[in-house]
Amino acid sequence: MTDPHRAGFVSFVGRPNVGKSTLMNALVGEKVAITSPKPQTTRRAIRGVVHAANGQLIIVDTPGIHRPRTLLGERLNDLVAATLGDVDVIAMCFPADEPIGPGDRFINAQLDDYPRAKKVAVITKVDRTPRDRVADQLLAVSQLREWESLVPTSATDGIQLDVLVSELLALMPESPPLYGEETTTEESRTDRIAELIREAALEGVSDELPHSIAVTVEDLVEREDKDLLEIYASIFVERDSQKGIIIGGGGSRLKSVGSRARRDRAARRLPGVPVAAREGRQGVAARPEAAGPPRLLSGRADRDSPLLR
Ligand SMILES: Nc1nc2c(ncn2[C@@H]2O[C@H](COP(=O)(O)OP(=O)(O)OP(=O)(O)O)[C@@H](O)[C@H]2O)c(=O)[nH]1
Repeated sequence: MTDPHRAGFVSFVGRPNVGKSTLMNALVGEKVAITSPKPQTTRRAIRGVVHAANGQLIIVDTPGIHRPRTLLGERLNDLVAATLGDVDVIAMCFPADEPIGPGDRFINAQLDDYPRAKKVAVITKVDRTPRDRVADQLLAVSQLREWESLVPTSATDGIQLDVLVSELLALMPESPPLYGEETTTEESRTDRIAELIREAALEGVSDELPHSIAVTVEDLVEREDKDLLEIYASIFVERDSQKGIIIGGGGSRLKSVGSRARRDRAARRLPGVPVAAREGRQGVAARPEAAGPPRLLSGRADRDSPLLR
């Protein structure tokens, strides 16, 4: 039996200069799906997506946890709290070559406020640290809490990054891919639109369908006769029983998903002409050539999936 596909959200935390950005960039590598931060209501800024054979890691940026000294600091901490409250895994970074200090202890203590997220420790910069010091650091970090996993890495030398990815993936929920593998930075408009539709579809049902839905934008058609962008998208759910939740009685929820996504798109001034999703019979999931109701499908939504054709 093959391993189930997993996908979920991870945030890297740690005091300044511990190597978070370097690590995130190394993990995302050339497979950057989204480079620009996306304004989002629940997921905050997405740094990038790591595509692996059996899963996807969506790396979410946080502005950094710190002791608030100013109102701005408090606001930033609120933002951090909203983000960390929503991720599947929090990966805390510790440099191999510096002793654990009060800053690390403060952040580690804050992680208790996010019980939903699994906690992983990442030891960074092992390339420039003698082995015995790395071993001491592993011991010291392991005494801070019961980590789900503890991984020594070097982002600059590419040491154990594959191990980190597989450890993180193993902690993610089973889920179809949440972002299309074919997405590139140039297509970030499509990503953003898909994310808006996803948010709209999850509105009010997030407990029932936490990571179970994926949205792919199939086509964008700029209407010649009107100042309109028609969006054709498919919503994928994992189980048949979830279709009804998304569609709603008589298609009512699906219709409101379309309206909400349009409203949010206008509010966020996403690039492109003003949008109106053609509602087909039931809103967001119709394609130009599709006769009949929107395709609301079960199963994996990867590029090779016949579900996408
Ligand atoms: N030798 C070595 N240096 C590293 C590694 N990772 C990061 N660095 C260096 O450590 C410094 C800090 O790295 P950043 O990635 O900016 O750290 P950060 O945690 O994102 O810092 P803030 O943005 O201040 O929170 C930089 O000079 C990096 O080049 C590594 O694996 N090995």
